[in-house]
Amino acid sequence: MADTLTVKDNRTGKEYELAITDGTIQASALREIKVDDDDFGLMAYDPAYKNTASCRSAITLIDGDKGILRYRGYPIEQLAEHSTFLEVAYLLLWGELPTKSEFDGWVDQITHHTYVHQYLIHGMEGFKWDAHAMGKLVSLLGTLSTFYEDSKNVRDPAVRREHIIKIIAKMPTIAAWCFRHMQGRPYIYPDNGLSYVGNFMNMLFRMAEPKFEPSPAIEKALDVLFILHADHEQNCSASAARAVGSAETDPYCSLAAASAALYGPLHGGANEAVLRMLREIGSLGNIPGFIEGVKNRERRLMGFGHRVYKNYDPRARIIKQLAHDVFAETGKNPLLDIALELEKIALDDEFFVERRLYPNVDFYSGLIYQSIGFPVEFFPVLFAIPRAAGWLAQWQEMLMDPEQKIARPRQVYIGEGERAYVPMDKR
Ligand SMILES: CC(=O)SCCNC(=O)CCNC(=O)[C@H](O)C(C)(C)COP(=O)(O)OP(=O)(O)OC[C@H]1O[C@@H](n2cnc3c(N)ncnc32)[C@H](O)[C@@H]1OP(=O)(O)O
Ligand SMILES: O=C([O-])CC(=O)C(=O)O
Repeated sequence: MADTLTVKDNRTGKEYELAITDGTIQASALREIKVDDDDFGLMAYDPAYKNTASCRSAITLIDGDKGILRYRGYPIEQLAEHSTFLEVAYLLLWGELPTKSEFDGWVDQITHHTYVHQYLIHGMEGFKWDAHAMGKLVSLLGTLSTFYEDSKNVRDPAVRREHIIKIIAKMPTIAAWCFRHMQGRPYIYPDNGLSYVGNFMNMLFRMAEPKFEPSPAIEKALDVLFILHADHEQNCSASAARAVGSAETDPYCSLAAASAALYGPLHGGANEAVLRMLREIGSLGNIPGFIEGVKNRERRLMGFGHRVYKNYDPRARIIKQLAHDVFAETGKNPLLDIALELEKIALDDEFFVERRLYPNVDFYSGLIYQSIGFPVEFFPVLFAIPRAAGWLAQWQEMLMDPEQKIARPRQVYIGEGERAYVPMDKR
Protein backbone atom coordinates (compact mmCIF):
# COMPACT_ATOMS: atom_id res chain seq x y z
CA MET A 1 0.00 0.00 0.00
CA ALA A 2 1.64 3.28 -1.10
CA ASP A 3 1.58 6.45 1.02
CA THR A 4 2.30 9.81 -0.49
CA LEU A 5 4.53 12.64 0.60
CA THR A 6 4.35 16.17 -0.73
CA VAL A 7 7.62 18.06 -1.04
CA LYS A 8 8.08 21.65 -2.02
CA ASP A 9 10.96 23.06 -4.06
CA ASN A 10 11.57 26.32 -2.19
CA ARG A 11 13.44 27.89 -5.09
CA THR A 12 10.78 27.39 -7.77
CA GLY A 13 7.79 27.07 -5.45
CA LYS A 14 6.73 23.86 -7.28
CA GLU A 15 5.20 21.00 -5.29
CA TYR A 16 5.76 17.30 -6.00
CA GLU A 17 3.93 14.23 -4.77
CA LEU A 18 6.11 11.18 -4.03
CA ALA A 19 4.90 7.58 -3.64
CA ILE A 20 6.31 5.81 -0.58
CA THR A 21 6.11 2.04 -0.26
CA ASP A 22 7.46 0.30 2.86
CA GLY A 23 9.16 3.49 3.93
CA THR A 24 11.04 3.89 0.62
CA ILE A 25 10.46 6.67 -1.87
CA GLN A 26 9.99 4.88 -5.18
CA ALA A 27 12.59 5.35 -7.88
CA SER A 28 9.93 6.15 -10.47
CA ALA A 29 8.74 9.04 -8.31
CA LEU A 30 12.29 10.24 -7.90
CA ARG A 31 12.73 10.19 -11.67
CA GLU A 32 9.73 12.44 -12.06
CA ILE A 33 11.29 15.08 -9.87
CA LYS A 34 14.82 14.67 -11.21
CA VAL A 35 16.36 18.12 -11.30
CA ASP A 36 18.35 19.36 -14.24
CA ASP A 37 21.86 20.72 -13.91
CA ASP A 38 20.87 24.31 -13.26
CA ASP A 39 18.17 23.54 -10.72
CA PHE A 40 19.51 23.22 -7.16
CA GLY A 41 16.12 23.46 -5.52
CA LEU A 42 15.63 19.82 -4.53
CA MET A 43 19.06 18.98 -3.14
CA ALA A 44 19.04 16.78 -0.04
CA TYR A 45 21.63 17.14 2.72
CA ASP A 46 22.45 13.70 4.09
CA PRO A 47 25.95 13.54 5.62
CA ALA A 48 27.49 10.06 5.37
CA TYR A 49 24.49 9.02 3.22
CA LYS A 50 22.65 7.60 6.22
CA ASN A 51 19.34 7.76 4.40
CA THR A 52 20.32 7.96 0.76
CA ALA A 53 20.12 5.01 -1.63
CA SER A 54 22.99 5.56 -4.05
CA CYS A 55 21.89 2.89 -6.49
CA ARG A 56 19.44 0.11 -7.27
CA SER A 57 20.89 -3.31 -6.64
CA ALA A 58 19.77 -6.94 -6.99
CA ILE A 59 22.81 -8.50 -5.31
CA THR A 60 22.55 -8.45 -1.51
CA LEU A 61 19.68 -7.79 0.85
CA ILE A 62 20.11 -6.77 4.49
CA ASP A 63 17.19 -6.35 6.86
CA GLY A 64 19.02 -4.62 9.69
CA ASP A 65 16.14 -4.69 12.16
CA LYS A 66 15.57 -8.40 11.78
CA GLY A 67 19.24 -9.37 11.38
CA ILE A 68 18.72 -10.91 7.94
CA LEU A 69 21.35 -11.18 5.20
CA ARG A 70 20.79 -12.77 1.79
CA TYR A 71 22.95 -13.02 -1.33
CA ARG A 72 20.74 -13.03 -4.44
CA GLY A 73 17.86 -14.18 -2.22
CA TYR A 74 19.70 -17.06 -0.52
CA PRO A 75 19.97 -16.78 3.29
CA ILE A 76 23.55 -16.46 4.50
CA GLU A 77 23.03 -19.35 6.94
CA GLN A 78 22.22 -21.75 4.08
CA LEU A 79 25.13 -20.58 1.97
CA ALA A 80 27.54 -20.93 4.91
CA GLU A 81 26.34 -24.46 5.56
CA HIS A 82 26.07 -25.85 2.04
CA SER A 83 28.04 -23.73 -0.41
CA THR A 84 31.67 -22.90 -1.14
CA PHE A 85 33.32 -19.53 -1.61
CA LEU A 86 33.83 -19.96 -5.37
CA GLU A 87 30.18 -20.97 -5.82
CA VAL A 88 29.10 -17.90 -3.82
CA ALA A 89 31.39 -15.68 -5.90
CA TYR A 90 29.71 -17.05 -9.02
CA LEU A 91 26.27 -16.41 -7.51
CA LEU A 92 27.10 -12.82 -6.57
CA LEU A 93 28.60 -12.04 -9.96
CA TRP A 94 26.27 -13.84 -12.34
CA GLY A 95 23.02 -13.87 -10.38
CA GLU A 96 22.28 -17.61 -10.12
CA LEU A 97 23.83 -20.68 -8.53
CA PRO A 98 25.89 -22.47 -11.20
CA THR A 99 25.04 -25.84 -12.72
CA LYS A 100 27.73 -28.51 -12.39
CA SER A 101 29.27 -27.73 -15.77
CA GLU A 102 29.09 -23.95 -15.20
CA PHE A 103 30.79 -24.40 -11.85
CA ASP A 104 33.52 -26.68 -13.24
CA GLY A 105 34.20 -24.14 -16.01
CA TRP A 106 34.32 -21.29 -13.46
CA VAL A 107 36.75 -23.11 -11.15
CA ASP A 108 38.88 -24.07 -14.14
CA GLN A 109 39.10 -20.44 -15.28
CA ILE A 110 39.94 -19.14 -11.81
CA THR A 111 42.54 -21.86 -11.35
CA HIS A 112 44.31 -20.92 -14.58
CA HIS A 113 44.78 -17.27 -13.66
CA THR A 114 46.36 -17.61 -10.23
CA TYR A 115 49.89 -16.66 -11.35
CA VAL A 116 50.90 -13.01 -11.25
CA HIS A 117 53.54 -11.33 -13.39
CA GLN A 118 57.01 -11.86 -11.97
CA TYR A 119 57.68 -8.09 -12.08
CA LEU A 120 55.07 -7.56 -9.37
CA ILE A 121 57.71 -8.91 -6.99
CA HIS A 122 59.83 -5.83 -7.72
CA GLY A 123 56.96 -3.71 -6.39
CA MET A 124 56.79 -5.90 -3.30
CA GLU A 125 60.52 -5.64 -2.70
CA GLY A 126 60.21 -1.86 -2.51
CA PHE A 127 58.27 -2.09 0.75
CA LYS A 128 59.82 -2.19 4.20
CA TRP A 129 59.63 -5.73 5.57
CA ASP A 130 57.25 -4.60 8.33
CA ALA A 131 54.99 -2.48 6.07
CA HIS A 132 51.33 -3.13 6.81
CA ALA A 133 49.99 -5.91 4.57
CA MET A 134 46.93 -3.85 3.65
CA GLY A 135 49.08 -0.93 2.46
CA LYS A 136 50.91 -3.39 0.22
CA LEU A 137 47.69 -4.91 -1.10
CA VAL A 138 46.22 -1.50 -1.97
CA SER A 139 49.38 -0.54 -3.87
CA LEU A 140 49.80 -3.87 -5.65
CA LEU A 141 46.19 -3.89 -6.86
CA GLY A 142 46.79 -0.47 -8.38
CA THR A 143 50.08 -1.71 -9.83
CA LEU A 144 48.32 -4.65 -11.51
CA SER A 145 46.29 -2.23 -13.61
CA THR A 146 49.53 -1.26 -15.37
CA PHE A 147 49.94 -4.85 -16.57
CA TYR A 148 46.49 -4.92 -18.18
CA GLU A 149 45.93 -1.94 -20.47
CA ASP A 150 42.91 -3.72 -22.03
CA SER A 151 41.11 -3.74 -18.65
CA LYS A 152 40.35 -0.05 -19.26
CA ASN A 153 37.77 -1.09 -21.82
CA VAL A 154 35.17 -1.44 -19.04
CA ARG A 155 32.15 -1.13 -21.34
CA ASP A 156 32.98 -4.47 -23.00
CA PRO A 157 31.31 -7.36 -21.08
CA ALA A 158 33.91 -9.89 -22.30
CA VAL A 159 36.76 -7.70 -21.04
CA ARG A 160 34.97 -7.22 -17.73
CA ARG A 161 34.51 -10.96 -17.32
CA GLU A 162 38.15 -11.69 -18.13
CA HIS A 163 39.43 -9.28 -15.49
CA ILE A 164 36.87 -10.31 -12.89
CA ILE A 165 38.26 -13.85 -13.21
CA LYS A 166 41.85 -12.61 -13.09
CA ILE A 167 41.28 -10.58 -9.93
CA ILE A 168 39.47 -13.33 -8.01
CA ALA A 169 42.22 -15.76 -9.08
CA LYS A 170 45.14 -13.49 -8.20
CA MET A 171 43.94 -12.04 -4.87
CA PRO A 172 45.17 -15.06 -2.82
CA THR A 173 48.54 -15.05 -4.61
CA ILE A 174 49.16 -11.35 -3.97
CA ALA A 175 47.92 -11.65 -0.39
CA ALA A 176 50.08 -14.69 0.32
CA TRP A 177 53.13 -12.95 -1.13
CA CYS A 178 52.47 -9.92 1.10
CA PHE A 179 52.48 -12.36 4.01
CA ARG A 180 55.72 -14.07 2.94
CA HIS A 181 57.37 -10.68 2.42
CA MET A 182 56.32 -9.69 5.93
CA GLN A 183 57.87 -12.88 7.28
CA GLY A 184 61.05 -12.61 5.21
CA ARG A 185 60.37 -15.96 3.55
CA PRO A 186 60.61 -16.93 -0.15
CA TYR A 187 57.46 -16.62 -2.24
CA ILE A 188 55.57 -19.82 -3.02
CA TYR A 189 53.99 -20.13 -6.47
CA PRO A 190 50.37 -21.24 -6.86
CA ASP A 191 49.62 -24.96 -6.96
CA ASN A 192 46.66 -25.29 -9.28
CA GLY A 193 45.92 -28.84 -8.15
CA LEU A 194 44.66 -27.47 -4.83
CA SER A 195 41.37 -25.87 -3.84
CA TYR A 196 41.05 -22.06 -3.71
CA VAL A 197 41.63 -21.98 0.06
CA GLY A 198 44.04 -24.96 0.02
CA ASN A 199 46.25 -23.22 -2.55
CA PHE A 200 46.13 -19.98 -0.54
CA MET A 201 47.19 -21.75 2.65
CA ASN A 202 49.98 -23.58 0.84
CA MET A 203 51.35 -20.27 -0.48
CA LEU A 204 51.16 -18.83 3.05
CA PHE A 205 52.51 -21.57 5.23
CA ARG A 206 54.63 -23.94 3.14
CA MET A 207 58.12 -24.21 4.61
CA ALA A 208 59.79 -26.92 2.51
CA GLU A 209 58.69 -29.97 0.54
CA PRO A 210 56.12 -31.46 0.76
CA LYS A 211 53.33 -28.92 0.34
CA PHE A 212 51.46 -27.53 3.34
CA GLU A 213 48.23 -29.40 3.94
CA PRO A 214 45.76 -27.68 6.25
CA SER A 215 43.42 -29.88 8.26
CA PRO A 216 40.04 -30.23 6.49
CA ALA A 217 38.35 -28.43 9.43
CA ILE A 218 40.62 -25.38 9.12
CA GLU A 219 40.33 -25.29 5.33
CA LYS A 220 36.55 -25.48 5.62
CA ALA A 221 36.46 -22.78 8.33
CA LEU A 222 38.43 -20.34 6.16
CA ASP A 223 36.16 -21.08 3.20
CA VAL A 224 33.08 -20.37 5.36
CA LEU A 225 34.66 -17.11 6.56
CA PHE A 226 35.23 -16.20 2.90
CA ILE A 227 31.53 -16.84 2.17
CA LEU A 228 30.46 -14.66 5.11
CA HIS A 229 32.69 -11.76 4.05
CA ALA A 230 31.94 -11.88 0.30
CA ASP A 231 29.47 -9.00 0.03
CA HIS A 232 27.48 -6.55 2.11
CA GLU A 233 25.67 -4.25 -0.31
CA GLN A 234 26.59 -0.53 -0.23
CA ASN A 235 29.19 -0.55 2.55
CA CYS A 236 32.01 2.01 2.52
CA SER A 237 34.39 -0.06 0.35
CA ALA A 238 31.74 -1.21 -2.15
CA SER A 239 30.61 2.39 -2.46
CA ALA A 240 34.25 3.38 -3.10
CA ALA A 241 34.51 0.72 -5.83
CA ARG A 242 31.30 2.00 -7.41
CA ALA A 243 32.25 5.67 -7.12
CA VAL A 244 35.73 5.23 -8.59
CA GLY A 245 34.45 2.76 -11.19
CA SER A 246 31.73 5.22 -12.25
CA ALA A 247 34.50 7.34 -13.79
CA GLU A 248 35.17 4.29 -16.03
CA THR A 249 38.39 3.62 -14.14
CA ASP A 250 39.68 0.07 -14.65
CA PRO A 251 38.69 -2.66 -12.14
CA TYR A 252 42.16 -2.96 -10.59
CA CYS A 253 42.27 0.71 -9.57
CA SER A 254 38.59 0.60 -8.55
CA LEU A 255 39.42 -2.29 -6.23
CA ALA A 256 42.56 -0.55 -4.94
CA ALA A 257 40.21 2.26 -3.85
CA ALA A 258 37.83 -0.26 -2.26
CA SER A 259 40.69 -1.95 -0.39
CA ALA A 260 41.87 1.43 0.88
CA ALA A 261 38.39 2.04 2.30
CA LEU A 262 38.30 -1.43 3.86
CA TYR A 263 41.67 -0.81 5.55
CA GLY A 264 40.12 1.72 7.98
CA PRO A 265 39.47 0.58 11.58
CA LEU A 266 35.79 1.57 11.39
CA HIS A 267 35.33 -0.83 8.46
CA GLY A 268 37.37 -3.99 7.62
CA GLY A 269 40.31 -2.92 9.77
CA ALA A 270 38.07 -3.50 12.79
CA ASN A 271 39.00 -7.21 12.88
CA GLU A 272 42.60 -6.20 13.60
CA ALA A 273 41.50 -3.51 16.06
CA VAL A 274 39.35 -6.01 18.00
CA LEU A 275 42.27 -8.34 18.57
CA ARG A 276 44.50 -5.48 19.70
CA MET A 277 41.72 -4.33 22.04
CA LEU A 278 41.27 -7.82 23.53
CA ARG A 279 45.03 -8.09 24.10
CA GLU A 280 45.08 -4.69 25.73
CA ILE A 281 42.20 -5.57 28.08
CA GLY A 282 44.20 -8.68 28.92
CA SER A 283 42.06 -10.13 31.71
CA LEU A 284 38.44 -10.44 32.81
CA GLY A 285 39.10 -8.16 35.77
CA ASN A 286 39.90 -5.23 33.45
CA ILE A 287 36.60 -5.41 31.55
CA PRO A 288 34.42 -3.21 33.82
CA GLY A 289 36.98 -0.37 33.66
CA PHE A 290 37.23 -0.74 29.89
CA ILE A 291 33.44 -0.61 29.47
CA GLU A 292 33.28 2.53 31.63
CA GLY A 293 35.84 4.12 29.29
CA VAL A 294 33.63 3.25 26.31
CA LYS A 295 30.56 4.74 28.00
CA ASN A 296 32.56 7.88 28.79
CA ARG A 297 33.34 8.05 25.05
CA GLU A 298 37.07 7.70 25.57
CA ARG A 299 37.07 4.90 23.00
CA ARG A 300 34.81 2.50 21.08
CA LEU A 301 34.09 -1.14 21.69
CA MET A 302 35.59 -2.39 18.43
CA GLY A 303 33.66 -5.11 16.62
CA PHE A 304 30.39 -3.70 17.95
CA GLY A 305 27.80 -1.59 16.18
CA HIS A 306 26.78 -1.31 12.56
CA ARG A 307 25.24 1.29 10.28
CA VAL A 308 22.54 -1.13 9.10
CA TYR A 309 22.20 -3.91 11.69
CA LYS A 310 20.21 -2.84 14.71
CA ASN A 311 20.04 -6.48 15.74
CA TYR A 312 22.60 -9.29 16.01
CA ASP A 313 24.69 -9.53 12.83
CA PRO A 314 23.81 -13.01 11.47
CA ARG A 315 27.43 -13.53 10.39
CA ALA A 316 28.72 -12.91 13.92
CA ARG A 317 26.44 -15.69 15.16
CA ILE A 318 27.86 -18.14 12.60
CA ILE A 319 31.45 -17.07 13.27
CA LYS A 320 31.01 -17.49 17.03
CA GLN A 321 29.91 -21.08 16.42
CA LEU A 322 32.67 -21.66 13.87
CA ALA A 323 35.26 -20.55 16.43
CA HIS A 324 34.43 -23.59 18.54
CA ASP A 325 35.05 -25.92 15.55
CA VAL A 326 38.42 -24.29 14.91
CA PHE A 327 39.43 -24.28 18.57
CA ALA A 328 38.68 -28.01 18.72
CA GLU A 329 41.68 -28.34 16.33
CA THR A 330 43.94 -25.52 17.46
CA GLY A 331 43.14 -25.31 21.16
CA LYS A 332 41.02 -22.52 22.62
CA ASN A 333 42.17 -18.98 21.97
CA PRO A 334 42.79 -17.57 25.48
CA LEU A 335 41.23 -14.24 24.43
CA LEU A 336 37.86 -15.93 23.76
CA ASP A 337 36.78 -15.61 27.39
CA ILE A 338 37.40 -11.85 27.32
CA ALA A 339 35.36 -11.50 24.11
CA LEU A 340 32.47 -13.56 25.52
CA GLU A 341 32.42 -11.55 28.74
CA LEU A 342 32.52 -8.23 26.84
CA GLU A 343 29.55 -9.36 24.78
CA LYS A 344 27.64 -10.51 27.87
CA ILE A 345 28.20 -7.24 29.70
CA ALA A 346 27.46 -5.05 26.66
CA LEU A 347 24.23 -6.82 25.74
CA ASP A 348 22.98 -6.23 29.27
CA ASP A 349 24.06 -2.60 29.57
CA GLU A 350 21.69 0.29 28.92
CA PHE A 351 24.30 2.25 26.91
CA PHE A 352 24.63 -0.51 24.30
CA VAL A 353 20.99 -1.62 24.46
CA GLU A 354 19.65 1.90 23.85
CA ARG A 355 21.93 2.35 20.87
CA ARG A 356 21.24 -1.17 19.60
CA LEU A 357 24.91 -2.08 19.48
CA TYR A 358 25.58 -5.77 18.84
CA PRO A 359 28.67 -7.74 17.79
CA ASN A 360 29.38 -7.36 14.07
CA VAL A 361 31.25 -9.61 11.63
CA ASP A 362 34.62 -8.42 12.97
CA PHE A 363 34.10 -9.23 16.64
CA TYR A 364 34.91 -12.97 16.63
CA SER A 365 36.69 -13.49 13.28
CA GLY A 366 40.10 -12.35 14.54
CA LEU A 367 40.11 -14.97 17.28
CA ILE A 368 39.88 -17.63 14.57
CA TYR A 369 42.50 -16.00 12.36
CA GLN A 370 44.89 -15.75 15.26
CA SER A 371 44.40 -19.39 16.20
CA ILE A 372 45.10 -20.46 12.61
CA GLY A 373 48.42 -18.61 12.83
CA PHE A 374 47.87 -15.23 11.17
CA PRO A 375 49.46 -12.08 12.59
CA VAL A 376 46.93 -9.32 13.36
CA GLU A 377 48.24 -7.03 10.58
CA PHE A 378 47.09 -9.62 8.09
CA PHE A 379 43.45 -9.83 9.27
CA PRO A 380 42.06 -7.07 7.00
CA VAL A 381 43.69 -8.79 4.00
CA LEU A 382 41.75 -11.93 4.89
CA PHE A 383 38.63 -9.77 4.64
CA ALA A 384 39.67 -8.20 1.33
CA ILE A 385 40.22 -11.49 -0.55
CA PRO A 386 36.58 -12.65 -0.45
CA ARG A 387 35.15 -9.10 -0.48
CA ALA A 388 36.79 -8.67 -3.91
CA ALA A 389 33.98 -10.88 -5.29
CA GLY A 390 31.38 -8.50 -3.84
CA TRP A 391 33.24 -5.39 -5.02
CA LEU A 392 33.41 -6.80 -8.53
CA ALA A 393 29.72 -7.75 -8.51
CA GLN A 394 28.83 -4.20 -7.37
CA TRP A 395 31.21 -2.63 -9.91
CA GLN A 396 29.79 -4.73 -12.74
CA GLU A 397 26.18 -4.02 -11.77
CA MET A 398 26.96 -0.30 -11.64
CA LEU A 399 28.38 -0.35 -15.18
CA MET A 400 25.37 -2.30 -16.48
CA ASP A 401 22.81 0.10 -14.99
CA PRO A 402 21.59 2.47 -17.72
CA GLU A 403 20.69 5.05 -15.04
CA GLN A 404 24.22 5.14 -13.63
CA LYS A 405 26.29 8.25 -14.22
CA ILE A 406 29.57 9.40 -12.74
CA ALA A 407 29.24 9.50 -8.93
CA ARG A 408 29.28 13.12 -7.95
CA PRO A 409 27.52 14.20 -4.75
CA ARG A 410 26.62 17.86 -4.23
CA GLN A 411 27.40 19.94 -1.16
CA VAL A 412 25.81 22.58 1.03
CA TYR A 413 28.34 25.41 0.82
CA ILE A 414 28.96 27.05 4.23
CA GLY A 415 32.04 29.14 3.39
CA GLU A 416 32.58 32.88 2.86
CA GLY A 417 30.62 34.95 0.36
CA GLU A 418 32.51 36.67 -2.44
CA ARG A 419 35.40 38.87 -1.19
CA ALA A 420 38.25 40.79 -2.80
CA TYR A 421 41.82 39.49 -2.76
CA VAL A 422 43.98 41.24 -0.11
CA PRO A 423 47.69 41.67 -0.92
CA MET A 424 49.97 39.95 1.61
CA ASP A 425 51.37 43.21 3.09
CA LYS A 426 47.81 44.36 3.86
CA ARG A 427 46.64 41.24 5.81
C1 LIG B 1 32.85 -4.78 8.24
C2 LIG B 1 32.37 -3.62 8.94
O1 LIG B 1 32.64 -2.55 8.50
S1 LIG B 1 31.44 -3.83 10.31
C3 LIG B 1 31.82 -2.42 11.33
C4 LIG B 1 33.22 -2.52 11.87
N1 LIG B 1 33.58 -1.38 12.71
C5 LIG B 1 33.66 -1.47 14.05
O2 LIG B 1 33.47 -2.51 14.65
C6 LIG B 1 34.09 -0.20 14.75
C7 LIG B 1 33.20 0.11 15.93
N2 LIG B 1 31.87 0.51 15.46
C8 LIG B 1 31.64 1.79 15.04
O3 LIG B 1 32.52 2.66 15.06
C9 LIG B 1 30.25 2.15 14.52
O4 LIG B 1 29.28 1.33 15.15
C10 LIG B 1 30.13 2.01 12.98
C11 LIG B 1 31.22 2.84 12.30
C12 LIG B 1 30.30 0.56 12.56
C13 LIG B 1 28.75 2.50 12.55
O5 LIG B 1 28.70 3.85 12.81
P1 LIG B 1 27.37 4.77 12.62
O6 LIG B 1 26.31 4.01 11.95
O7 LIG B 1 27.83 6.03 12.00
O8 LIG B 1 26.90 5.02 14.11
P2 LIG B 1 27.36 6.22 15.06
O9 LIG B 1 28.86 6.36 15.05
O10 LIG B 1 26.54 7.42 14.71
O11 LIG B 1 26.93 5.63 16.47
C14 LIG B 1 25.63 5.77 16.99
C15 LIG B 1 25.75 5.84 18.52
O12 LIG B 1 26.30 4.61 19.01
C16 LIG B 1 27.58 4.82 19.59
N3 LIG B 1 28.46 3.74 19.09
C17 LIG B 1 28.43 3.17 17.85
N4 LIG B 1 29.33 2.18 17.78
C18 LIG B 1 29.92 2.13 18.98
C19 LIG B 1 30.93 1.31 19.51
N5 LIG B 1 31.51 0.32 18.79
N6 LIG B 1 31.34 1.52 20.79
C20 LIG B 1 30.76 2.50 21.53
N7 LIG B 1 29.78 3.30 21.07
C21 LIG B 1 29.37 3.12 19.81
C22 LIG B 1 28.04 6.20 19.13
O13 LIG B 1 28.90 6.80 20.06
C23 LIG B 1 26.72 6.91 18.99
O14 LIG B 1 26.29 7.28 20.27
P3 LIG B 1 25.56 8.74 20.49
O15 LIG B 1 24.34 8.67 19.64
O16 LIG B 1 25.30 8.81 21.92
O17 LIG B 1 26.55 9.75 19.99
O1 LIG C 1 27.90 -2.97 5.64
C1 LIG C 1 28.73 -2.26 6.23
O2 LIG C 1 28.54 -1.05 6.50
C2 LIG C 1 30.03 -2.81 6.67
C3 LIG C 1 30.41 -4.09 5.99
O3 LIG C 1 30.98 -4.09 4.93
C4 LIG C 1 30.04 -5.34 6.63
O4 LIG C 1 29.42 -5.33 7.67
O5 LIG C 1 30.41 -6.39 6.07
